[in-house]
Amino acid sequence: MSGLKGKVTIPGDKSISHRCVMFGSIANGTTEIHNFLSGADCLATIRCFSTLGIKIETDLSQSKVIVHGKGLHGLNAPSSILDVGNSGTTTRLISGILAGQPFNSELSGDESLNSRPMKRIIEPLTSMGANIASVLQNGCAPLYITPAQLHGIHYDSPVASAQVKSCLLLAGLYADGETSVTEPSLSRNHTELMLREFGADIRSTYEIGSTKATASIRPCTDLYGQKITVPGDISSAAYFIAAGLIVPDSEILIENTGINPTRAGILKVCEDMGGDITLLNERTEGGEKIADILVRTSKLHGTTIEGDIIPTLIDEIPVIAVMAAVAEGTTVIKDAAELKVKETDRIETVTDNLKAMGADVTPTDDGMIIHGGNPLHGTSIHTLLDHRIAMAFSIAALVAEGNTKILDSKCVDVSYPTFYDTFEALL
Ligand SMILES: O=C(O)C1=C[C@@H](OP(=O)(O)O)[C@@H](O)[C@H](O)C1
Ligand SMILES: C=C(OP(=O)(O)O)C(=O)O
Repeated sequence: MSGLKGKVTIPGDKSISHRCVMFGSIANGTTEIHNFLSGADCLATIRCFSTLGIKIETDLSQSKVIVHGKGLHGLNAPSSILDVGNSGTTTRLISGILAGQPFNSELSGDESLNSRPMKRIIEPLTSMGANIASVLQNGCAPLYITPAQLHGIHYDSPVASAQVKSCLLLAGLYADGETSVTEPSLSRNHTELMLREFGADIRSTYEIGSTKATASIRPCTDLYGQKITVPGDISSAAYFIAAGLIVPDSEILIENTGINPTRAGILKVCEDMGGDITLLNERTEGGEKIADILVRTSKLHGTTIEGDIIPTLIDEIPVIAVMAAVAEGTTVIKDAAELKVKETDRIETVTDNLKAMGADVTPTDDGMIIHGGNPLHGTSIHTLLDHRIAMAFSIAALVAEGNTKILDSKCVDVSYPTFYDTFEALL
């Protein structure tokens, strides 16, 4: 395949797009969102808050959304089950808000979503006094939530999960005291950064000499609508970073991408693997760091990825694994057991599909070991409807001998509906 050359503009960040709609809905006044991601997951968040009585105007051709917030106590009882689709972020964050409401609600998603673990929020929310139950009593959605007075707690989370942290911080807006969450290493901090902009009394602290991080929130009377331009999603940029590095004779400029350090672990890994990446035009908007990323073809070598960098690149591991399969030498990915509870068990879906393409890869309990350098060959990729698997293996296809067929490739709509348009424009 000849080199990929050109500029790519990445759609808005999924995590930030979700949060703009959620926080805008419970703020006073209007929240105007530009560069909103119209992926199916964020549309599920819009759908849920519309069902809760919030007027949300969308002009998706312009990636613009206006949320007419009704304040912390302005949501209406839903007239139907809240459909969270495929989105773990929608499910866990909205549950924190719903736990503090004076009405009953039920939420449910697709088959993948309804098999993902929700005990991680049910247990700490219950400690706060919430009434939240797994309808099938299997620790998963559908979830049923009924009114309760919430109390502030301190929660020592066993997992570094921004969804757990954000769920509890949002419930903390409705509690009668301070709520704090300590996580073993810092997960993405968009909730902390954005809620502060909306006027919440929220703080973050780090333990000196440890990777532990604590975020705490006190209840407040009002949040205030904001004007937000969502940065490009580094998790979507990751596919073009990988393509630029592994396809011979490539040079790609990826514009306007969020490089918040709690998200940008992939940049450090690429550097450790010998990747030629330059950050240009670095700036900060709305508390979020942004840059243009220039990527050039590089001779990659293996590395070890473990410890507190893992939460900063968790969604990028499928495409990092593809880079590792192409690199010379061995890459070891550890401490990433969270991969098992994403849209699919991503240790299994990544290693099965890489093996099918001829890579030398072994799954482990908390990651995988990849001996890079085997030539990859085309095959049918079983995405199991996981958007990140479809995109990661579309990049692998660029360097594979023969044709690769991505089954159910439409699942990219979850986080990156224009992925294949951008991909084809570069070819
Ligand atoms: O808070 C968020 O927006 C997200 C947090 C991460 O999940 P966990 O918190 O479960 O690690 C990530 O995998 C997901 O894509 C988005
Ligand atoms: C894990 C992901 O999202 P969510 O947890 O919101 O479904 C993802 O986008 O890779």
